[in-house]
Amino acid sequence: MGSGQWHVEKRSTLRNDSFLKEYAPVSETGSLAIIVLGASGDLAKKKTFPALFNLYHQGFLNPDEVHIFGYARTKISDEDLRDRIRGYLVDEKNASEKAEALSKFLQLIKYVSGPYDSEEGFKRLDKAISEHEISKKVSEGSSRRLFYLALPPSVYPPVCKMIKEWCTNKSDLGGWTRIVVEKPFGKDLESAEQLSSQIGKLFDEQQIYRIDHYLGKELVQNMLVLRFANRFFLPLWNRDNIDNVQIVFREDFGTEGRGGYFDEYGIIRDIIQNHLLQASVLCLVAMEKPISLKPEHIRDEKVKVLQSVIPIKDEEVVLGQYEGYKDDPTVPNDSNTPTFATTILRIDNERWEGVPFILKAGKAMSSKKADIRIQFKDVPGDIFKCMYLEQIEPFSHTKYMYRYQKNCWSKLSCNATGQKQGRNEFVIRLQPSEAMYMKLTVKQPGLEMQTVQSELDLSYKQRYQGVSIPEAYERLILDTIKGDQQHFVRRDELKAAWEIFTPLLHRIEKGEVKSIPYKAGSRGPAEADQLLKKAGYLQTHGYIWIPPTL
Ligand SMILES: NC(=O)C1=CN([C@@H]2O[C@H](COP(=O)(O)OP(=O)(O)OC[C@H]3O[C@@H](n4cnc5c(N)ncnc54)[C@H](OP(=O)(O)O)[C@@H]3O)[C@@H](O)[C@H]2O)C=CC1
Ligand SMILES: O=C1O[C@H](COP(=O)(O)O)[C@@H](O)[C@H](O)[C@H]1O
Repeated sequence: MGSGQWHVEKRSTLRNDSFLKEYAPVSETGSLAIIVLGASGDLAKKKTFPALFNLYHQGFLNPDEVHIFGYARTKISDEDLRDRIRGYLVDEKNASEKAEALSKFLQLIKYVSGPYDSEEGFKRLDKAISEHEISKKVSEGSSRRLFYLALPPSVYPPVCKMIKEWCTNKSDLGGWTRIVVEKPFGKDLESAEQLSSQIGKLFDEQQIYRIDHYLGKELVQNMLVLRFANRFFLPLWNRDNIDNVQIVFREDFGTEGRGGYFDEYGIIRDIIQNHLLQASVLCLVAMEKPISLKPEHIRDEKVKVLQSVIPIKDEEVVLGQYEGYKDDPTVPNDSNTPTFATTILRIDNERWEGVPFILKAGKAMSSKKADIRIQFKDVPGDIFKCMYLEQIEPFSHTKYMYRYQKNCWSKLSCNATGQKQGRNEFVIRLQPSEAMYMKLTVKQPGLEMQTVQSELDLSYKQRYQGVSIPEAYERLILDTIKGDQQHFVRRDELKAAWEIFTPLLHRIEKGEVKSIPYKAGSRGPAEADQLLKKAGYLQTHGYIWIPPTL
């Protein structure tokens, strides 16, 4: 492999030995049972099993140790489950190359059918796991059991109870039992706390992995390094220099058959409260430097940021619902559920007072992307300052802008639209086309002294050619096996996140904050752009970053 290349197989080589000794969990071996509950469902086939297959294919799951169990109510055979998921594990391009691994992987999968709230099914599940462990000659208590709940949260309490009673590792001889739970973890502060208490009575916090797959995305994982390993960000990363921060998620498709689920939750619970805020993005942008890289130290800092967020004001919220959303027969005709939301969060601490954090998410939008946009303040005493053309007759028909200085107009930095120059921005594109770029003003090459917007660009496809960026679920499942909780949501973090959004969510449910209709395939309600402007965001006109091609 050439220089500058790395693969997921080499992840550990990114960390030096002293780091490994101090922070990484001890390596674990022995029988490993991975149990996917809700194996018949959408998440299991689209994300969980493909991630397991990729880990297996890359050598992270030892075929001599691992066995995979699917569990759900649907009455199907082992072979039926294999047939259901087969098509999601490989694609046309790599099918022949992966054929052998695929067939061996599928043979590791066994299916057990049973209800989620009665002992009969879980006893059978335990028997199947134990048989596998016995076949591997594992002494009782030293095996590893990972339960992945790819299930609606409503069944978490009975399922956790059944696991605890019938399926945990029988004694502590170096083995473990861990459970992975999906979002949405609750619907508001009260229900989340109730769920946390129910599960907390059964399992220790160290056994519970609240997964938010945004925490497994490459550029989200890069945030800590970026912020704390680069000197030039340190003095700039504060209210003195940053005007506003935008964290944006857009999808160019609607709820697509998930209308029933979605209508109960809405875009704030589906995306903003978890992916954009609690788990990942806002916390990582705004947190202080942790005292070390230990997972608990990092999570302590995230909680502090969340606890510093002040209550959201209704006038700093715009909700939208795309036209056609209610055509889904599972969505009520009078639904006020937002499929789009822009909300401004304000962090009341020394670093961020006065800086709006604009969180924006929408379904059925004009494009698909997720990014973090940090916009810096205007340059003080800007000698290149532009004026709008309308203000400077009689030159209004030209493309140029002029500055009035020392009793004369001089031609200045102009862009094609004749608008004011843009501010510096640092953009982290999470997806698609992972990249980081800095928008800055430079001299337009040529004889004239004109300025132009350009960028310093680190586009991953170009910089890391031939590198395959691992899927978020792959990394996170691997972390659960290693016992690394850094990229999982701690109970107090979750509570703090719900504290921020619960009052707003309740007002929406009471119809006190209304969703504005917007056209599918658009930018969302125009009111959202007006809110952005009011918050201080200044759009750079006539400039678009285009991901470089090879
Ligand atoms: N799908 C996705 O893209 C994502 C999903 N998630 C989360 O992952 C979890 C699973 O999602 P997903 O796979 O889409 O869900 P599904 O609706 O596909 O449900 C998964 C399985 O759970 C069982 N199930 C469904 N409804 C009920 C019910 N009311 N009571 C008991 N069992 C039920 C069904 O299995 P059976 O009837 O055979 O028992 C079903 O196959 C959810 O918490 C979801 O929010 C998170 C991120 C993305
Ligand atoms: O959790 C969810 O995430 C997906 C978007 O995930 P991505 O990795 O494709 O960006 C979203 O479509 C879904 O509604 C939500 O539940």
